[in-house]
Amino acid sequence: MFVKICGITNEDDALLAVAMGADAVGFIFAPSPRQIAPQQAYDITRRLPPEILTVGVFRNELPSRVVELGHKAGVKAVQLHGRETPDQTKEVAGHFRWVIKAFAAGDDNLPRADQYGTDMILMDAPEPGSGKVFDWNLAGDAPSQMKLILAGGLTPDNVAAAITEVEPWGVDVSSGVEKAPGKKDAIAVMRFIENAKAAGPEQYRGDDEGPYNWDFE
Ligand SMILES: O=C(O)c1ccccc1NCC(=O)[C@H](O)[C@H](O)COP(=O)(O)O
Repeated sequence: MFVKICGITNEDDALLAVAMGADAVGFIFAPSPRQIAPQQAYDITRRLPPEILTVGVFRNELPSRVVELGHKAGVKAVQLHGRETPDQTKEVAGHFRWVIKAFAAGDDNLPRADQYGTDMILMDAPEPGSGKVFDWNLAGDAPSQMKLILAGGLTPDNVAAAITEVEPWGVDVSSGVEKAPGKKDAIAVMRFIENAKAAGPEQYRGDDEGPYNWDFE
């Protein structure tokens, strides 16, 4: 089970997530209480081990800006969390090996998520970072061959149930492991990762390729 800890704003929290077994950490460059500047993110990404997938999160940003800021931050992947079109997403995917296209629950475009040129998609509540859970049945609209990352109101206490019900490839959390916006709670991060890894298979579900070395792919 792939686990991404999102909304990282400082090095201590990044190192904490890595030490607890996270596969990925996310940096939010969109307006948010968890927003971080690309240069600040670079100071963190350059100190993380190569096997960690570092993800820059953008929302309705021009592809050229996503590429520029993502490279400045030194992230290996970008997450497009707004109304980016298939063409815009494909343009970004020409510059990053890993691109995650996020869809809000109930988005009419979700059944066509395989037309965006990415292999990972993320399903979230309509308001990102809100800590709100959506109806997990809506995950059935996602194309089954894609790597689905489930987000939206996940916590250490509900992540195992979410994995059992939705059977995602990965899970993502931001506010559910915080003590305040932008500051992670060490115990919650530890419990979230432990519970997610215990609930999911050792290898990423439905995945013939994993585990990955994100540095070389
Ligand atoms: O988290 C934010 O504040 C945010 C703001 C703008 C765009 C994306 C944002 N978060 C992206 C994520 O991947 C979050 O982890 C995801 O929305 C889940 O958040 P939460 O429900 O708080 O776990």
